Amino acid sequence: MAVQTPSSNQIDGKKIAEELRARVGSAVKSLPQHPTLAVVLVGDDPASQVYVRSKIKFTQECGMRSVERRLPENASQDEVVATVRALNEDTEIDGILVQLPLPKGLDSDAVIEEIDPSKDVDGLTETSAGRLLLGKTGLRPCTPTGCVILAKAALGDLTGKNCVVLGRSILVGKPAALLFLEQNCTVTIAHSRTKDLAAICREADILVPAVGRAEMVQSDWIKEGACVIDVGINRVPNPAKPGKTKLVGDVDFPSAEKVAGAITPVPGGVGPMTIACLLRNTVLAACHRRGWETPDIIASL
Ligand SMILES: Nc1nc2c(c(=O)[nH]1)N[C@@H](CN(C=O)c1ccc(C(=O)N[C@@H](CCC(=O)O)C(=O)O)cc1)CN2
Repeated sequence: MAVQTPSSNQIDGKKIAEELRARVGSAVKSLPQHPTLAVVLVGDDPASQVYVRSKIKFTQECGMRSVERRLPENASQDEVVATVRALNEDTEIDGILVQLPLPKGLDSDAVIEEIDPSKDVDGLTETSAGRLLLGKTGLRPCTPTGCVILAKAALGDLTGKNCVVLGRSILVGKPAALLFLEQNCTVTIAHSRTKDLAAICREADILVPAVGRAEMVQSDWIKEGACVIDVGINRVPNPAKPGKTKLVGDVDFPSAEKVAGAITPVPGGVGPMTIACLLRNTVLAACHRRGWETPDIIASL
């Protein structure tokens, strides 16, 4: 059987995430006490259950404690808010995340806003978002941080690079744009109403598609040699296995990898970095809350 090896321009997100988790593990060993992450899962969404399991597994592998709060699909807004408030009050808890999406009928923005900003390891509260906008220190959203780490792994210093972020969501697009700006990139945010999307994307030294549309970005949208960080995770029918599905990104990978200088695959690109960055944030939150010095090994990206 032929063994598939990643082509040389592939950015190996799995390996880079593994290295970051190892650094987080070393950082934890140097702390006076083990940080604790609390994960809130509401309902039975199968993908959310998988992500939460991974978050808990890797938290423990890094030497941290995790607590899980599960609520039923029909939990009320008040019950979810009460769960978050109890975790805010618990001095043993360093980080809180509410797995998204929440079931229909719940107001996720209001739930997220209940999280004590000092424990906001997803970096999604208004305080965290405001601090990012103002260029102040704080907890940064995980997927966008992962994108920056992957781009730096491929290109080194990002100063002066043209970065095009495709998508303007609160979870990824907007914070990613600000984080690339923080790296001294010249940033463009493009979206569904942008005129001549393909031409804008072709200007990018770093292209970050985050729209959730399977294989939308074709190779002729990509400048020769550009770095492509594909945030999309889309489940589509698998033509090779009728009745089954497969994961693809927002980029048509087979054609794009022939043009890109560096490109993340899906799976195995940005996804694993999301969890590794969450673990890093948990240590950062614990250090900040408890007045410990942040270990150098995880201090910078
Ligand atoms: N509270 C949050 N909710 C959600 C976030 C988030 O950052 N915070 N992001 C996504 C889901 N997510 C983490 O929660 C996540 C998505 C994907 C992966 C990942 O490693 N994906 C693998 C493929 C996994 C598979 O086979 O399905 C990959 O890309 O290689 C990790 C975490 C929405 N909700």
